[in-house]
Amino acid sequence: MNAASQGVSSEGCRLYLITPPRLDPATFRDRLAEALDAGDVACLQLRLKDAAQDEIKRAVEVLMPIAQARDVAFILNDDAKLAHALGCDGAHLGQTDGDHEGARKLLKDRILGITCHASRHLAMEAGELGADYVAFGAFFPTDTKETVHTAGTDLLEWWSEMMEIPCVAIGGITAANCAPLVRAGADFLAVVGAVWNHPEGPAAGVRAMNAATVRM
Ligand SMILES: Cc1ncc(COP(=O)(O)OP(=O)(O)O)c(N)n1
Ligand SMILES: Cc1ncsc1CCOP(=O)(O)O
Ligand SMILES: [Mg+2]
Repeated sequence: MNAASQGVSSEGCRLYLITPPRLDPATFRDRLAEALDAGDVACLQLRLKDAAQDEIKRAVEVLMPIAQARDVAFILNDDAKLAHALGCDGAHLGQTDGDHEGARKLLKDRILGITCHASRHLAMEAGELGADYVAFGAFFPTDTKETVHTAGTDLLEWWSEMMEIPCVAIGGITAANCAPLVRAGADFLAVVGAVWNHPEGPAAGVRAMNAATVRM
């Protein structure tokens, strides 16, 4: 699997969709298909916080085929070994989500993304160990996750001017506030609420994000 062919390339600014933190795969599958059919989505990250491994496995079984059938890379949050074992397209790891170097070796040519908060140093470390993308945030207030680090557009500008490795912006991003991030060079905008909590439903959320991420 080639990361670029699976949506991790630095052409334009694309949507990186993250699941809600809790879901029932049997009912969520239709909402997911509706969202993915509404427009361009580069990646889907399964992010089930506090779920047992059996629940995560079941969600991967049900949801991964829906993403992969649409050429949307399926990325598992937090657990590189499980991502590898279940045949996911990649894993996203935070700074405390295990051994990044071991994950890079294990995942070989699959996607490895690493959270770098608002740190140039962490991002350079992630780049050196071979991450396929670095993630910066939070850019805006969010109810989805407690905010410990706050990032600004200067970081995106610096990274995108200096480095080839794609960068992902995350945290409170919506169609209404994302223009400065797109202008600053974000390769991907990662969102939860902007799609799943969109007042007109997830398909409208994807369409709104797609319309807002066209680089001017
Ligand atoms: C694309 C993307 N960026 C950042 C995160 C956050 O990862 P982490 O810091 O490990 O926090 P949790 O998501 O695990 O709560 C992410 N998941 N995806
Ligand atoms: C997982 C994560 N990491 C930093 S902010 C965040 C939550 C993103 O969700 P939303 O798009 O709803 O703010
Ligand atoms: Mg994590």
